[in-house]
Amino acid sequence: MSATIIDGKAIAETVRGEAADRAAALEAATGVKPGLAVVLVGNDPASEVYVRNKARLTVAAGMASFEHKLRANTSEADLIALVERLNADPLVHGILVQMPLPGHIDSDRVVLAIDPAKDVDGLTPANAGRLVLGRGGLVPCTPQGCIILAKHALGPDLAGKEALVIGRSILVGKPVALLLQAESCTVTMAHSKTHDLAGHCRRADILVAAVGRPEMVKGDWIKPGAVVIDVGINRIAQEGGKTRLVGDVAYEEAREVAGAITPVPGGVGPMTIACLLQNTVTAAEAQVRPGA
Ligand SMILES: Nc1nc(=O)c2c([nH]1)NC[C@@H]1CN(c3ccc(C(=O)N[C@@H](CCC(=O)O)C(=O)O)cc3)C=[N+]21
Repeated sequence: MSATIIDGKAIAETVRGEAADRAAALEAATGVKPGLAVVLVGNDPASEVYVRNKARLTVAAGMASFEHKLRANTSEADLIALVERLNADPLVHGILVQMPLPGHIDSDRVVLAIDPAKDVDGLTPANAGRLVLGRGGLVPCTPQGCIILAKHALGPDLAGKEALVIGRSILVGKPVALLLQAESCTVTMAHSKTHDLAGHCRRADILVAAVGRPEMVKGDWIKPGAVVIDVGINRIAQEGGKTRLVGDVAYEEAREVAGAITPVPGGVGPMTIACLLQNTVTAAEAQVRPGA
């Protein structure tokens, strides 16, 4: 049996279309165009590509894009001052500070400076707390994308499924586990200290791999028919000096066993940006009509 390939690119296009429709409706009703500010510190080539893609797709969805590129040696105080200006800017409804930040900057302090109402990454303690409590708020983009992709494979009802999340990062592992729990899955979180990871994987109906280790999850770890959501985006060296993107799952092996699987690229990555645009509209709606 060969797995269904979950087409993240096509699904993301649909989600971006919904964001564009909502943005247009908000602008027609209130005159306010949702705006997203992306802040990049330093010149990591991969980050520059992501930031450029975000800006292009933001504009394509009828929203305003504000790019702030700061030198790698920017001080923490200057970065926080920029965040505070963006907090106060009425044209900006969403703020994303691209991670990771250079080592001399404390990313916790930077995230704390972001107005939770504009925190489209869902990283501030206020939004993370609301997610834990199940009280709405802005939800991190990649985890939202994972749930949408899982529902494409399994239908809208995930209740009772065994879900395994590998990785416990603040941006992906922890929030995706909470979202799966909210969908009434039985959730296990695995990480670098987990014993018998392969055994845990073999019980999972939904496997979310978010560790950042190229092709770590092997084909024979996967339960036949399982849905595999691969969050990893690892650039590995190839012969001839070229690089290639691979996920955290050994894709060619896994697709022989899984029921459905997300490819890398073209799986979770495009969904992250689509959900970022959705969050920006959600944030703009709430800022324009507080309490609505
Ligand atoms: N505050 C913050 N929020 C983030 O959401 C965030 C971040 N920092 N730092 C970096 C990671 C990475 N990230 C990606 C988004 C889209 C693709 C994406 O669209 N990937 C495409 C193309 C990949 C390629 O060709 O390079 C794909 O997978 O098909 C990838 C990676 C968001 N991140």
